[in-house]
Order: sequence, then C-alpha cells, then structure tokens
Amino acid sequence: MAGFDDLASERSKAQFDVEEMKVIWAGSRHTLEVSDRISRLVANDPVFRKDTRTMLSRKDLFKNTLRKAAHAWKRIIELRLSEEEAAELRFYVDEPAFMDLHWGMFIPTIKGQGTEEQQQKWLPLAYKMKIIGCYAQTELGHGSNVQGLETTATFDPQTDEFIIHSPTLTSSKWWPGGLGKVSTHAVVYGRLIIDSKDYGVNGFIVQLRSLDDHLPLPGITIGDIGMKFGSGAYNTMDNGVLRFDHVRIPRDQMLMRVSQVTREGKLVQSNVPWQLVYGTMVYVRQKIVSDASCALSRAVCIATRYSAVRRQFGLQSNGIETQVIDYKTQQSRLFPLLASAYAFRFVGEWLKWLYMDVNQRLQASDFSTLPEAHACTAGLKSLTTSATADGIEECRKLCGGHGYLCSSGLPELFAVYIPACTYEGDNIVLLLQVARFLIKTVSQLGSGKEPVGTTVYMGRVEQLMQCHCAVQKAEDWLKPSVILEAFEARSMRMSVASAQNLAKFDNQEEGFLELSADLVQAAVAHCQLIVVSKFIEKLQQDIPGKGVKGQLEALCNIYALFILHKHLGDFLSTGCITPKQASLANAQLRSLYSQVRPNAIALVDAFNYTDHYLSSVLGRYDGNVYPKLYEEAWKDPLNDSVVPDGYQEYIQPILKQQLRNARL
Ligand SMILES: CC/C=C\C/C=C\C/C=C\C/C=C\CCCCC(=O)SCCNC(=O)CCNC(=O)[C@H](O)C(C)(C)COP(=O)(O)OP(=O)(O)OC[C@H]1O[C@@H](n2cnc3c(N)ncnc32)[C@H](O)[C@@H]1OP(=O)(O)O
Ligand SMILES: Cc1cc2nc3c(=O)[nH]c(=O)nc-3n(C[C@H](O)[C@H](O)[C@H](O)COP(=O)(O)OP(=O)(O)OC[C@H]3O[C@@H](n4cnc5c(N)ncnc54)[C@H](O)[C@@H]3O)c2cc1C
Repeated sequence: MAGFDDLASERSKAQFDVEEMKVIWAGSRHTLEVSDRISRLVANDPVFRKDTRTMLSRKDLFKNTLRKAAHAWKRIIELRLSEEEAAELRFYVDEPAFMDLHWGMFIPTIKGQGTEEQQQKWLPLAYKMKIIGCYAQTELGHGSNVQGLETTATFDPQTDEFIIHSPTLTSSKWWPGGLGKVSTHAVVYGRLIIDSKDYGVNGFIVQLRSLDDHLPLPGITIGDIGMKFGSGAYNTMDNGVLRFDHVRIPRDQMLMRVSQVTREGKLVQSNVPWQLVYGTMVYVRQKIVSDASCALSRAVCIATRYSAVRRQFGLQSNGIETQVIDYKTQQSRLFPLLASAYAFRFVGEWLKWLYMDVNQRLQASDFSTLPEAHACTAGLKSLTTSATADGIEECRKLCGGHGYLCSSGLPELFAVYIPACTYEGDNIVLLLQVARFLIKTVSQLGSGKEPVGTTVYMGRVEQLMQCHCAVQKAEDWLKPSVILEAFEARSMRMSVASAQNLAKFDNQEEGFLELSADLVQAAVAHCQLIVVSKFIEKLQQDIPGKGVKGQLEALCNIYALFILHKHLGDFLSTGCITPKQASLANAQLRSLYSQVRPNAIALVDAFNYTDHYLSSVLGRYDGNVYPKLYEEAWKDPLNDSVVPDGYQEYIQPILKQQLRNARL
C-alpha cells in the first residue's frame, strides 16, 4: 500500500548509519537514551493525549492543560526523575503552560539575580512547587523598551518595605505567561525609587495570590489577557494582566545580587555589571535557539515523510505517479529547511556552551564575555526563530491542501511557534542590539583592542575588505575555507559600510535610526556567518558512523549555499563573489540536493520523534497517511450527526423557499 511501501523503500536506500546520526542529533548517547525513554513514556500515557486539543473551548482547553501539568508533576515525583528527565518530560508533553515560566524564568531569575540568602529562602519553595512563579516584566505600554517600564517600587524607610504600584493604565503588567490564573508569585520588574530618586529597573519577588484560597492579595488586580492567535495553540497559557495598588513587600524581596538597598535606604552597587538585571533574557534566548531546531525539524520531518508518500503527475513505466519529493522544486524548498534544522541544532549546542562559559566566568567575577554573549544570544534568537517560523509555513505549503488540516499538525505548530519572533525580545529590536555591538567592534579596530570570540575575523579587516573569491568550478564551493571567506568578507564589508555611513552623521543616535534597516542586514550577515562557521567546526570533530560525516557535510554545504543564494544581492554588491561564481554555487546546490535525496527520510528519522510528539497524520512513521486522514475526518464533532444542528432553523427555510416567499 502507498505510504507503508514508500517509506520502507526510502529507509532501505539510506547511505549512512541512522542510529549514529541519532546520537549526533541528540548531542550524546546519554541524551539520546533519556529523550528516547521519556518521549515514549509520555506517548504511552493516555493523560498526555493531544488529539482533541483543537476542538476544546478555551475553558476546557485550559483545564485540560492544568490536568496534564498536575499529572506531569505527579509522574516526576513518583518516578523520581532527575532535573534533566523532568525537563524532557515537560518538553514532550508539548503544551505551553505555567510550568514553563516557573521552571524556565522564575527559578533562573532567582538563581541569577538573588543573593545567596535569597536563593536559600526561595529556591526550595519553588523547586518543591510550594509556590508557583512567573516573570512579570512587560507592561501594556512597554515591552521592548525595558528602561521605559513604569511600575514603581518605592522604598519606605519607616516600615522597611517597598511599595509596589502601577501608577498608570499603561503600567499594567501585560503578557506574562502563567500570571493570568495560576501563579502565586512573580518576579516583578519595576523602577526602584528611594527618597524620590529613580534608580532604574530592578526585580522584586511579589506574592500575588493567597496560598490558602488562591484569591488575589489586597491591592492586586489580576486576570487573563484573552484569546491569542489560532485555536488551541498558545491558548493553553494564561498570559496575564496585573495591577498593583500600593502593595507592600519586605525590603529583602528586592533581588539584590546586582545592587542592594540597606535598612537606611542607601543603594549599594555590587561589582557585577548592572546588565545582569537582564540576565534571565540571555538565558532564555539561548534556550529558544535550541528549541528552534526542535520546532523546525518537527515540521521538516512531517513535510519530508509526506513528500515521499504523496504522488502527483508523471506516470512512470510501472504505472505509478511521481513522488513529489522527486520534483526539483520540492527539493529546493525542503532540503534547505532540513539543512537549517541541523545547522540550528549545532549552533544551539555551541550557544549552550557559550552561555555556560559566561556563567562560570561571572561566578569568578570575569565579566569580559558578557557583551558577546548578549550579542550572540540576541542575534541567534532572532535569526533562528524568524527562519523557523517561515520554515514551518513553507512546510505547510509543501504538504499541499492536506497541510492546512489541523490533523497535519502544522497549523497548530505554526500558531504556537510564531510568537517566538516577538517574545523574549522582538527580532528586529534584538538585531539592532547586534548591530550596535558590530559597529562598536568596527570602531575599535586599529585601537589595539583585538576583536574576540565570534568577531575575531574582523581582526583581518584589511584582507577581508580586498579578498577575491577563488571559486572557478562548482566543486570549489565545497571547500569550507572558500565558504567561510565569502561569508566573513560579506559580513565584514557590510559592517564596515554601515560604520562608514554612520560616521557621516553628526549625531550618532540619529544616524543609527536613519540607517537601521541596513544595520539589521549587517547583523543578519554576521549571525549567518556564526551559524555556518559553527556547522563547519562541528564537522571538524570526530564523527563516527558509516556515512554520517558525509551527510552532515552535504547539509552544511546546502545551508551555506542556500543562504548565499537567498542573499545573493549582498554577496554581489559587496564584491565578495562574481555573477559567474553565483551561478556555480547554484549548480553545486542542485547537485547537493541529488546527493541528499536518497537519504532524506533517514535524515528525518534521525530526529527520533515519536508519532505522539509529531501529532501529524501526514508525518506518521509508518507513512499510512490516507486511511488515517480519512479516519480522522470522521472524528470531527460536525460529523457526530448526519444532519447538522441548525439545519431546521437556517438551511431548511432556504431550501423550502420560505424566506424568499416571505420577502415577496
Ligand atoms: C520560559 C521559557 C523557558 C525556556 C525557554 C525554552 C524554550 C522556549 C519555549 C517557549 C518559551 C516560552 C515562553 C516564552 C516566554 C517569553 C518571556 C518574555 O518575553 S519575558 C520579556 C522579554 N523582554 C524582552 O526581551 C525585552 C527586550 N528589550 C531588551 O532586552 C532591552 O530593553 C534592550 C532592547 C536590549 C535595550 O536595552 P537598554 O534600553 O538598556 O538599552 P541599550 O541598548 O543602551 O543597552 C545598554 C547596554 O546594555 C547591554 N545589554 C542590553 N541587554 C543586555 C543583556 N540582556 N545582557 C547583557 N547586556 C545587555 C547593551 O549591549 C548595552 O551595552 P553597551 O553598549 O552600553 O556596552
Ligand atoms: C506569547 C507571548 C508570551 C510572552 N510572555 C511574556 C512573559 O512571560 N513575561 C513578560 O514579561 N513578557 C512576555 N511577553 C512580552 C514580550 O516579551 C514582548 O511582547 C516583546 O518583548 C516585544 O515587545 P512589545 O510587545 O513591546 O513590542 P513593540 O516594541 O511594541 O514592537 C512593535 C513594533 O515596533 C518595532 N520596534 C520597537 N522598538 C523599535 C526600535 N527601537 N527600533 C525599530 N523598531 C522597533 C518592533 O520591531 C515591532 O515591529 C510575551 C509575549 C508574547 C507574545
């Protein structure tokens, strides 16, 4: 039967060791073992079923999410899961919920911004879930501009307390996940006011609801902000609104790692940079990059399997039609996304390392790498989430009409994923941060301060401003050194051009605003260079398994040449490559697609996703698409009755011409 045979035959064509590729994708044998075991545990538990989600009303959907969250917590305790296993379990439950913010932002904020004493007091309560917390930073009037927050935290020396207050409508906290209906506590960001002086934004732990009856505490107004994009999707989350009317908290509930307020009302600064108040955002952006590869690979897995099952046109000699995956147009849309999923996986792995390294340095009072960590997390978060959101939508189109059905899994994945381009920093705002960092780096060239980390290539400014690409034949584009030089030269030249244009302005801030669209493009070029170079670095490691390295090399080249093709204007206008070299790159790309084609199904099998996680009829491991699509349709509540509700009221009168007669 179509599907079963197609995917089995595809699997038999694979030219590499899929089990070894699974290890590479997971990061290690240990991680693979944990994710494999936990994903199956979730898949086999009926409480974690996902198939009715799009049919439920908001209230039922939310209650169902609470039920799953409680069950997940119960299983974590019963099975004595480690922190790693528990995080995997929440991941595979695959339903945005208050738990994400509690574990993903509230706890990390206390760890990163609380003193030892504060950590000792609050973390045990949070770890045991005796309190549930969220991250309340964004307000109705300000999200991107954190320094523009209006909530105030005024020190009262009489009582040794802070008074938390929302002075305006626009100062209402607005968006925090988990806030609307569940959280008992929040880290609230507000302006620290002492003796009428404004000391800028700081974090404060505030209890919101009673631990006895869950009612809001006096002075607190709290609720959900309403339905969001898509049915189901992110509506499992209670994004909330919160207002304070002179709510008092003890002084020791200001997070005091960065600065402290003494009993006398004196502000004492630590030796750590004030930007550590923004530290949780760096952490979460890093996590979001790792997550991008999961969301994109999930969509790509569905689209690739379905493209091998789906047949249209072109009767072959055996009388069957062509698999749509064999069309070159399908390959040129699908395989770059497959390559991007792998590229984001590896850059995410590297970013995790970078974040851990920065953290260790911070503990040892070495703050030198913080600006780079901020630029890399901001830039890569922006690049990978934008590409993933666009990629999921492309996968939907790659699946034709059936991709538009909820049972394909793609509409919900898209609806859940797209806010990633906005939350944790709007993607354009974040790229402008990268641009500032690049302009600063360029302006310091020649000053004796050598660029470090991901900007080290800028130290070779003279060579990169003049070099000519050495490609003469299509295969030359397979050399990592050639690709790297083209990407470095493009990024260098775009940053230098932006810096030169900026220098023409008397007022730098005005110039920055005027040139911001170009600056964003320079930032994108730098971030794409990081992704390409980290993929190339990955290939320099020992990669065991028959054919595994060869497949990864092909994917790395596809990613790089696809980006080159997409941004050809940049490469040509900066004189990094010639039109002839561009056309050779295109020819090489076509040949790489042919190389990947027989391995495509095995390359998505290597993600090791269960059917439960994919939740897609089109992406089923067994390829049994048509019978299951047919079966799924009959489950729709509209099909509960043969004649629909409303027939007698609205359809019958039309058919019986009662309405027309009434008008005549
Ligand atoms: C819960 C999730 C857990 C895990 C995630 C896992 C997977 C993801 C899946 C699901 C996600 C689930 C839920 C999503 C939750 C979303 C939560 C939120 O959205 S929380 C709110 C996030 N808000 C933002 O991101 C706001 C964006 N704005 C900013 O960050 C800042 O305002 C700004 C744009 C950076 C501007 O800052 P500022 O006004 O101070 O201005 P400057 O540009 O002048 O900067 C000054 C100086 O500071 C440096 N800097 C800025 N930011 C940082 C930083 N974060 N770290 C270090 N340094 C920073 C900047 O470079 C300047 O340096 P200088 O040039 O002076 O050297
Ligand atoms: C699903 C979801 C979950 C969220 N969860 C949380 C949470 O748990 N806690 C929390 O505190 N917040 C949360 N947020 C809020 C989120 O962090 C903000 O929405 C985000 O930071 C963007 O800010 P904004 O809404 O103010 O966008 P705006 O800044 O108003 O953006 C609007 C437009 O203006 C542009 N723009 C803004 N500034 C500039 C500039 N300087 N230059 C050029 N263009 C600019 C942007 O590019 C965008 O196109 C969440 C948001 C969503 C959607």
